Amino acid sequence: MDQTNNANEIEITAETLKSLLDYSSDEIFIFNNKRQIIYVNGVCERNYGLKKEDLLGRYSNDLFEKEYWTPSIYPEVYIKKEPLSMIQKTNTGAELLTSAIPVLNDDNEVELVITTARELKNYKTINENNAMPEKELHGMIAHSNKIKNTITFAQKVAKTNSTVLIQGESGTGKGILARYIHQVSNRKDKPFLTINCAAIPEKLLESELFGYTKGAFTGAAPSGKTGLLEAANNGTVFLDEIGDISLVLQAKLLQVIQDKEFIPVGGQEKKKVNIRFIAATNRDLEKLIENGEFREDLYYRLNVIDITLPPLRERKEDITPLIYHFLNKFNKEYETNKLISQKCLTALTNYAWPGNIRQLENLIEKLVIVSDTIIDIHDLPETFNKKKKASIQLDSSLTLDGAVEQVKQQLIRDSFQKHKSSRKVAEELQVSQSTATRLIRKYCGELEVEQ
Ligand SMILES: Nc1ncnc2c1ncn2[C@@H]1O[C@H](COP(=O)(O)OP(=O)(O)OP(=O)(O)O)[C@@H](O)[C@H]1O
Repeated sequence: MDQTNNANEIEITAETLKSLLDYSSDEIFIFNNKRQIIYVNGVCERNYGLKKEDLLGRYSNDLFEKEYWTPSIYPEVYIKKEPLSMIQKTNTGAELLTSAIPVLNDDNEVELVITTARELKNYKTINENNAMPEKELHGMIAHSNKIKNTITFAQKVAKTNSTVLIQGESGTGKGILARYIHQVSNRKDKPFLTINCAAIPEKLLESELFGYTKGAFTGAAPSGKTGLLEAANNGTVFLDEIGDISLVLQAKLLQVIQDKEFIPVGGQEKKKVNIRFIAATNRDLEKLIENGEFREDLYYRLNVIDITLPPLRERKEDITPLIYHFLNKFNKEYETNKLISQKCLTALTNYAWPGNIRQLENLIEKLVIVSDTIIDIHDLPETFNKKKKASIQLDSSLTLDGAVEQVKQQLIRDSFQKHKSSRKVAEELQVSQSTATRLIRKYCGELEVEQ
């Protein structure tokens, strides 16, 4: 320090400076070029309920995905390389005005990001805000109310021994929820075993489940084999794809669930077990019952507690946190540092995700591998950029006039079925309302026209 300066100025060491910063009422974070926290002052405890040591070294994506703050200022600041400000909410309910300033190196790359955040409103307690503490979620992302309610319900159910049936489309998280129920149950220190009923042939499934005695069948291990049910004693057995097991096995399974006992293949003696069963399926069990493919009594045994996981398109609030969750996961796995653009996030949020979270996970993995530093809209498969167009099947024997008539009819019927209003049909198909009304009368005679 220049000795000729003001005589009252004292020399401040880095340590003193750090402790002085803890007196600040504003929160201060410093992130490195990998978006990892390298400095934070003591205000973090007030805003997030986390100590400095809980935050140092963590990635901004990781914290955003765990809902410590929403939305996140960081992706944009690293991409745009210019100062930004926004209002963020924290997990404790604090509302912050956050400003982030990037510090660039000689190659114009972001070296550090310094953020300061000032509280706008008083914060509430975690419970009041209905935020779920990270530790309780066991890696499950739960942002939408639909999934938060499901998890709260699962937590209550976990404390009982009741059989649970989890239904939902493929990839909605039935497997991860089953494991979660086990992890928050009193059986958490005992085994959790999964049996994929669709993947194992019937004969094998029986011996896998119940085990067999020595010499039970040709090719069997000479000393016999302990079955999964016995191995899972006092724990949880997850019967995945339960809709795919044969009627014969359904009868045997029903007995185990009812009586908590079974006889190994080739054996005489009953074995007692204490098991919690969780079953899952993406098939419509009631339809299978109607078709005689699933036993009604087993259905009621399994369905003591019924949880239905909604498809991802019905809980769009989960899409962005899940994207960051997977981005984080695959960036670590492939030792990359990929970012995602806002446009890309919007396109992914608007997509219908027929394969749900599994499809999203697979796509993010692929994008992390193949895209440049910033994952952008042009990296997405074509389906994400195109609006879905209805395809019309034409009868090949039609004349030109006949084909035109058929296309007209189909367009009018589809539009009217969707909107139920001649005004909206007119808007969508760019015709006058009177033309729309006339065509609806002509082609949708059985349906009532709303003006
Ligand atoms: N809420 C969530 N948070 C984080 N990851 C999730 C969540 N839900 C699902 N996943 C992940 O998505 C993938 C698919 O989930 P899971 O296998 O549990 O689905 P599923 O419904 O059992 O699928 P299927 O019917 O095809 O067996 C898994 O990798 C899982 O970890």
